[in-house]
Amino acid sequence: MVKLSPSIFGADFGRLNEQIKAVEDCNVEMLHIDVMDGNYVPNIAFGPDQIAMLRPHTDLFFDVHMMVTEPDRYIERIVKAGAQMITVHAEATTHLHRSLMLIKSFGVKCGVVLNPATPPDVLKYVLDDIDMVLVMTVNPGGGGGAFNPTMIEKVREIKEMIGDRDIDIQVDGGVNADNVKSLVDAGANVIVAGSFAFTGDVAKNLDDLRKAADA
Ligand SMILES: O=C(CO)[C@@H](O)[C@H](O)COP(=O)(O)O
Repeated sequence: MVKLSPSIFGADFGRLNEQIKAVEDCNVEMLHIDVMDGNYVPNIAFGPDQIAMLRPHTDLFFDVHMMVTEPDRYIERIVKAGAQMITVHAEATTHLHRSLMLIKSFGVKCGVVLNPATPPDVLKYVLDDIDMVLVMTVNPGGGGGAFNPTMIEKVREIKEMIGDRDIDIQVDGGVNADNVKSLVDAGANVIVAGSFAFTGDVAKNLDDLRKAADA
């Protein structure tokens, strides 16, 4: 079963409540929240205080993607803000395993994010510790980027590495109703969409995305 995780970064922040309600009404499985520190990625977005402000407004599962240098510094605050899943970039933490253990120590699900140029090998010795792998299908740090089709093969490779372990494969960046099926066929089962989800009619976009993913 494919799970949808619309990326709030793509929403109209002047109508945030309304946009969250719109994705809730589509029965999405998660809400993807991007934390950007202006260092690991050039952009700045959403810190723990903003996540905490969102928390009382929705029961959606908070899937938090940390684009942060040395994320351990903020993990406890992100958990306290209401995250239920935290993913960290393999490239952004000095001690990947330690970061994952820190997330798990709070009883929260954890995952590893790989930039397009990062090979999957880095996952090999943490596969038994993680709940999800996030394959970036654009370079991180912004919305509306062009989908990198080379990542389809990478998803396939990761799916094979995972074997029968219970690990989700999430894809993020430039995902839309035209390319989602190729990612699902390769093994992705959690779909992030920012600009595709929030441009125009949210209900129609998410319906199109789910239908294309499940086709
Ligand atoms: O993590 C990121 C960007 O780094 C995302 O979650 C974006 O919000 C995706 O936006 P689209 O590429 O779908 O517009």
